[in-house]
Amino acid sequence: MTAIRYLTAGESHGPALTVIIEGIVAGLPITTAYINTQLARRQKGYGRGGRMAIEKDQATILSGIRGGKTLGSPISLQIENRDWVNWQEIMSPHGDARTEERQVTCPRPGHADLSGAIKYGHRDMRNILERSSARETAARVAAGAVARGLLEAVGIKIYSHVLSIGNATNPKEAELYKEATAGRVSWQELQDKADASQVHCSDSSAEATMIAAIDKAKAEGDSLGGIIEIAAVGLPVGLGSYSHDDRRLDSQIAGAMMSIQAIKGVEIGLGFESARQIGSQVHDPIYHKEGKGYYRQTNRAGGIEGGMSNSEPIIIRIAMKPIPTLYQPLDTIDITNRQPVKASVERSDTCAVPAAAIVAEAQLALVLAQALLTTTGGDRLEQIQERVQQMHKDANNF
Ligand SMILES: Cc1cc2nc3c(=O)[nH]c(=O)nc-3n(C[C@H](O)[C@H](O)[C@H](O)COP(=O)(O)O)c2cc1C
Ligand SMILES: C=C(O[C@@H]1CC(C(=O)O)=C[C@@H](OP(=O)(O)O)[C@H]1O)C(=O)O
Repeated sequence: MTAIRYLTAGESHGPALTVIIEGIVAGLPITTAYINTQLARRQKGYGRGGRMAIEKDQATILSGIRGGKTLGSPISLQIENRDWVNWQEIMSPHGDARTEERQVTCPRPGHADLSGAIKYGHRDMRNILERSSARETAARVAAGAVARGLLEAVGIKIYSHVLSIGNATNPKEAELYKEATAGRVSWQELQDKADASQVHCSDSSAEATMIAAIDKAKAEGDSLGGIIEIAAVGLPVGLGSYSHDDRRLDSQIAGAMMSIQAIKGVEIGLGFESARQIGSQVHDPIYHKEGKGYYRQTNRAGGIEGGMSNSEPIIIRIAMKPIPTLYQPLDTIDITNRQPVKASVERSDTCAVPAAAIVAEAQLALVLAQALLTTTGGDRLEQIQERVQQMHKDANNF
């Protein structure tokens, strides 16, 4: 049994998204305003399509929280799909659904349409896209907000920023999180800049080129992906373990990141670059100072050694492929007659990299909260806080 379980449900154009989170300790302050702040961050970003103008994601708390604090019982949250009113006859769960309308029969290369249709035996691929759509990530961000609240209560914070969109790259790409790790730049300052940016980029000089790249792709009926960097700061030594494959923190993080729609690559620390370097350029020498305890002057490992947090910031990079729905569609086959056609065009984003950054923050929060509760045990927030303080003390005094 894992410490925390969560389960999301809901179609993109159904009435609502739902998530149940089970295993969160009692006494954690959580408000709808806190969850809604995260939901609103996920809705932002230059390059999104018409849907974001319709939705205004807000969580309704249905259980597990009373008087602004968790009870220790399962937390259920619901997010209404405002677009439902435009789809209710077509998406109705009842026998009167107008299923013959808005059918999708020309699968989009790069989306789940064709393999999902063959797998589940649906001739109308709407039945696939409704759940394969990244609309579902709103529910994950709501669950992630609860996990994030728990982490913040023990001094762990999560940040993210966009490094590139297509070929448009933040020129300070390699530096910003290194500077923050070294204490020369404030993490919060970087996050505030990213949150204020239309492309979630913490260096304003890169914003215009990223926006221009999105405009160009849009004008050409094309789409773009990009690279995102995510960090977690304030961890004690020893979340995760080397002792078994499924306890490794890096494997849990990689799995969680790859579970996000359209994410195709994950790096931790130096990542792929470490394979090109010699050992002495890759591993972080260990030092010790009274009061500070053990520390490193570099963080090429990205905060994880042997599947465990080593107390340095956890640094992750993820690669998102371009959006599969193209307004200049690619070749495909109409499954009704197997004739070559152009792929279906559903209303679509041109680029959703800034939104995916917020989803990645939420996934990291869920993994870290899971690892935290697995290590500390406990039923009440104070127990977790005491245990984490003790972990910090133990590491300092070791
Ligand atoms: C936040 C977000 C928004 C997305 N918006 C769209 C979209 O508007 N149109 C689209 O075709 N794909 C969109 N995608 C990507 C698809 O969901 C994704 O490519 C699809 O699930 C297949 O990817 P996979 O092969 O990684 O599963 C979005 C992904 C994310 C994370
Ligand atoms: C709805 C969201 O993203 C959707 C993800 C998505 C896809 O195929 O993944 C397709 C689009 O759906 P629609 O056709 O309804 O516009 C996006 O808008 C959201 O992020 O909340």
